[in-house]
Amino acid sequence: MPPQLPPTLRIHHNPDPTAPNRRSLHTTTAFPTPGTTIATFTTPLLALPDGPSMRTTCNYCLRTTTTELTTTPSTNPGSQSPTLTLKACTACQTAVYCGAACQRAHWKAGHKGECGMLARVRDVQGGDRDRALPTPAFFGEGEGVLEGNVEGFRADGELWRDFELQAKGAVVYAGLGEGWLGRAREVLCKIQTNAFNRLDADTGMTGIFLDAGLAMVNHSCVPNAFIGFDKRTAVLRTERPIQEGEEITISYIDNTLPKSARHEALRLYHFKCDCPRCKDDLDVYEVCRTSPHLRLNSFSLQPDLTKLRNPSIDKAKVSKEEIEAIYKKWKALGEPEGNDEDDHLKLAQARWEVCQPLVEAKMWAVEPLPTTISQLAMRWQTSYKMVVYALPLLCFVSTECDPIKLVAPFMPWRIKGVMAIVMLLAVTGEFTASGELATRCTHEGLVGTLAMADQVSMCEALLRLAVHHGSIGASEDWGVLKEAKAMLADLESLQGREQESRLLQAWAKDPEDPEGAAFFESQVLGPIKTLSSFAVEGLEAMLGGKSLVKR
Ligand SMILES: C[S@@+](CC[C@H](N)C(=O)[O-])C[C@H]1O[C@@H](n2cnc3c(N)ncnc32)[C@H](O)[C@@H]1O
Repeated sequence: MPPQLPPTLRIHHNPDPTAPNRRSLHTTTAFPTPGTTIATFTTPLLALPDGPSMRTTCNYCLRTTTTELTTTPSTNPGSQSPTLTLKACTACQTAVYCGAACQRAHWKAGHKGECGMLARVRDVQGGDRDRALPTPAFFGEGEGVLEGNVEGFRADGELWRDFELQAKGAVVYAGLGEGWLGRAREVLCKIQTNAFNRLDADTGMTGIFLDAGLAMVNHSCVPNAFIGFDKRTAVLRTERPIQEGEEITISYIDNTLPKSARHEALRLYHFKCDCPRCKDDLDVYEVCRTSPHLRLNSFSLQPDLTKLRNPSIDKAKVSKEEIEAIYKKWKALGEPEGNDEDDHLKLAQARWEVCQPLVEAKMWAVEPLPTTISQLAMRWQTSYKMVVYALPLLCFVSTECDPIKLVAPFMPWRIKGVMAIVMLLAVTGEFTASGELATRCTHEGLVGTLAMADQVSMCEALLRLAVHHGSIGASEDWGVLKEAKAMLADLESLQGREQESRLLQAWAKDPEDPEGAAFFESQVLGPIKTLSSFAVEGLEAMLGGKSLVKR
């Protein structure tokens, strides 16, 4: 049976039956505005939290209890308060729900096929091995149409061995015979090929989401659409203008990585990407320069479109091959583990060292440099000693890295970056008011800039950006957006800053309003640029062993 699709979408079947890419998803209407919702998917075949959050997340609506309201700076502003009470299914004692409605809905959505198995696993520990087993449902209707790439996985020895182990585990877990092994392997291949990593926009928690209709969308490293997740719903939105009948593509992977890293990540999908980014091996600056939605940045922290089109980088200094080699070396250093300050510092120093050719060429947006800086900024945000120094790094990432990597300013990561600056301005604002700033920070330029800055107006402008773009690129229910709106309402109610607020409102309504634009330029963008200009010397001092120049 063909998958059910919203009316804005249709499936195109490739007439060549040997083509690897049999089907693709196309629009039935034009979507001229970037950030528009193309379709929502509310009845997935699978929508599961990942293992660690299974018992703290309602297994149906996927609301979670583990997060805390963020009042301190965090990379995850807007997470929800832990007000949810979860109760376990009385039969299996394994699935948990926030209420009877979710429990009933989950039963219909598939729990009835797994509840008996889950109960039996509990009973095996408790003694009742003879309980009758249900027939495993695996998926609901719609599974049959899914591509599994089974032969591709079989040829990839390592992964296939993994699937065999997992299939054996699943079959034993479900109390089924060996005859089910092939079917279990096929299901694992289908999940791997078609399920999306459901990264919750608020909590950052992951899981999987599989919808047979959405599974028809193909990959491109220069996609025209993206998916956002809001609890049990996936929302497909335009990243740039899309014509009627045009194929919808999303990126299955981090499409800003160097080409060989992208192709390695795509190995799981068994095809060779021949999108324009891959064909001509375009870097992020080359993609950014010609992006059809570049103009949206006129209302952003990098409104200078000329700079986005002609960045002052020295490409001649680093070849594409060198970038590939830098990325490989950087990856080999591994990921940060544990919480030891020294270990983190050593890793950051080693990464910074590997990135030196990119630093010298000022190619700030080319990976792995932005990730090196962002991860350090996240760490410093919560460090007692380094919190003030995190601010220049966040300003730098939001002006020199993110707008080039993610051209659309409504992409959730960019909005989170803007909100992270707001949170830090709130903290440094308190240090300024209490006179603590100079004891927390030895950089005179940084202290002086913050002391002179109208940090409240800076926050208001940033919140206006977050609210505007958040309303385009995410649902109204997005925690970050709700928090931005609440903080903006608080600022608007402050007495004595009517003039500033009026000018910022004028700028938000029309970024070219002469008075509003002049105020934004001098009171917001100016200080952000100055803060950003301290980032590299801070990094060189902390990571490169150079002295921190006092200004
Ligand atoms: C989620 S499915 C997409 C729908 C798929 N085309 C189908 O007919 O079922 C993922 C699979 O589609 C194929 N695919 C996706 N993007 C592709 C691309 N850009 N070029 C070639 N094949 C692609 C690969 O076989 C991949 O494993």
